[in-house]
Amino acid sequence: MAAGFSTASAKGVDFEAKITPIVIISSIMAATGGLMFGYEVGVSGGVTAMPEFLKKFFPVVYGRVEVGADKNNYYCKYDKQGLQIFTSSLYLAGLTATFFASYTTRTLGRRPTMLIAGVFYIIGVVLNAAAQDLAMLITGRILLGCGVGFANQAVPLFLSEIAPTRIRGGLNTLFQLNVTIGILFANLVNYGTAKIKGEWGWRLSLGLAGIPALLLTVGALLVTDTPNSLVERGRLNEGKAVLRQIRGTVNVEPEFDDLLEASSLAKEVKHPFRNLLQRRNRPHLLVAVALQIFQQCTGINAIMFYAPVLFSTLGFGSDASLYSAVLTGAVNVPSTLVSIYLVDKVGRRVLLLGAGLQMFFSQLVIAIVLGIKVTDHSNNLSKGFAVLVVVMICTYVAAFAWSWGPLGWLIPSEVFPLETRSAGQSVTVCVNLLFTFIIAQAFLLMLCHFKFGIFIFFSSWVLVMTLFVMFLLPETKNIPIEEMRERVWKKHWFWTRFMVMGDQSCNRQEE
Ligand SMILES: OC[C@H]1O[C@](O)(CO)[C@@H](O)[C@@H]1O
Repeated sequence: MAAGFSTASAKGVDFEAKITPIVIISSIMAATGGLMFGYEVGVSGGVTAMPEFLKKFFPVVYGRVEVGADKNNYYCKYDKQGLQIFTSSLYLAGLTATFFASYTTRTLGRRPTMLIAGVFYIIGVVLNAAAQDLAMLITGRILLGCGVGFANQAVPLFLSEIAPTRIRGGLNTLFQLNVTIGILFANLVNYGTAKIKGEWGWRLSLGLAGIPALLLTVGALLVTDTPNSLVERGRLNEGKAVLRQIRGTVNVEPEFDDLLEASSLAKEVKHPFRNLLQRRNRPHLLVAVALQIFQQCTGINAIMFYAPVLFSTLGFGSDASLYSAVLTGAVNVPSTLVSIYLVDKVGRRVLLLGAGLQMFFSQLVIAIVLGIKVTDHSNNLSKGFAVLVVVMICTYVAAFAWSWGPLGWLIPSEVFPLETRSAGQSVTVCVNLLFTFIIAQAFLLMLCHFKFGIFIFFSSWVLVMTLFVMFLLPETKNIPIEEMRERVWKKHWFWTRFMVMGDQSCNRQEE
């Protein structure tokens, strides 16, 4: 069975591609790499709000929150760097691991890299769920971080390469959809386990990460590698056979020729990271790095990591706080589906621009309400205003979920030429995790000092990134992945100046 017929024009030649079941199933399996990432993002906020967890690993914070040393300072009671290390160690490990992952995606392939990620995850989950002391807990988090580094490197590339051009955006967004499902799953688990007395609550929360870890591992065993990766590693016959299989047609010559051309350019590159900095490759690098910084500077993880903490800071009871976190998770998932549906129809830019406005205004409203109603030692947030804050947070999350969330991964995975794709993706993941880390590390401190102003801070960033999209982000909808240089970058009003002298093998001798 194969639905639809794609005729993406490349250099005037048509690529034939059906939407085959093998592409859909492989994409769904590979995208489970996002589940694990999302689960880890979602689980830490709830776990660090569990008294038994704090008592065992962070007794000082436990004293402050439960016993009440600073209980009355609404904005500062959770501020404790040690607690943030639990959240952020994963990201530090992940951003380091991604450089190794760049090597494995290039030399071993996308599929083995996903398998490596799965194995890291499984060991990390076991250590976390069985943790006896802080060292064991943090070691587990570091291994989970390595899993994130390897998975986030391999999965977006796998999805963008295996997809027929006309549904590439939608398929790639499956990764982010899984991230959001993972976050929601973790929030639901936390909601249930927070009611369990003793240590079993947090152990169960951390241990259930085993489910997504197993899914990714099994998924990675079952999928076939992408034709791009097979050709890149010199396995031409296999690459062509896989291309025929996934495109559901024997007529794959034009696309295969594109792959051969891209791979012969890629072969000349000896130092992929140095090559990234060459003039002709700078636009992709700059755009990919900017997108990651911007994605995190939307402030999304301030909400995702600390929603339970934030809601309890705002005076919601501990149960209501988890409830609110589940609510934001439940907005995140369906809104990502909107992106899957729209991204290949209206394009990347429309989604980013529209959502930018939506995020900007919702953050502004939150800042105003909190600024008026919540001061250091008094919390006059009436029910009506509390509901307004939650509704605005949901409005903001929805906008993020159909724009910066998925597109932050999609665009970098499709704009780099094959010669710099692995290295480019590695820098992408690294910058994403670095800024996730910085926000995770700084948020509680920022909340304590900026107070409601934190939302003004993030909304100013949203304004800057929306202007960036308006002027500097080219549209990549419906462009075959190995054709971006000719059809996107060379035609862009600003970036074209980097392409003129960068044609073909310019400077390649330098390598
Ligand atoms: O859905 C929100 C989540 O999406 C990400 O931006 C990843 O794409 C995470 O950093 C964030 O926690």
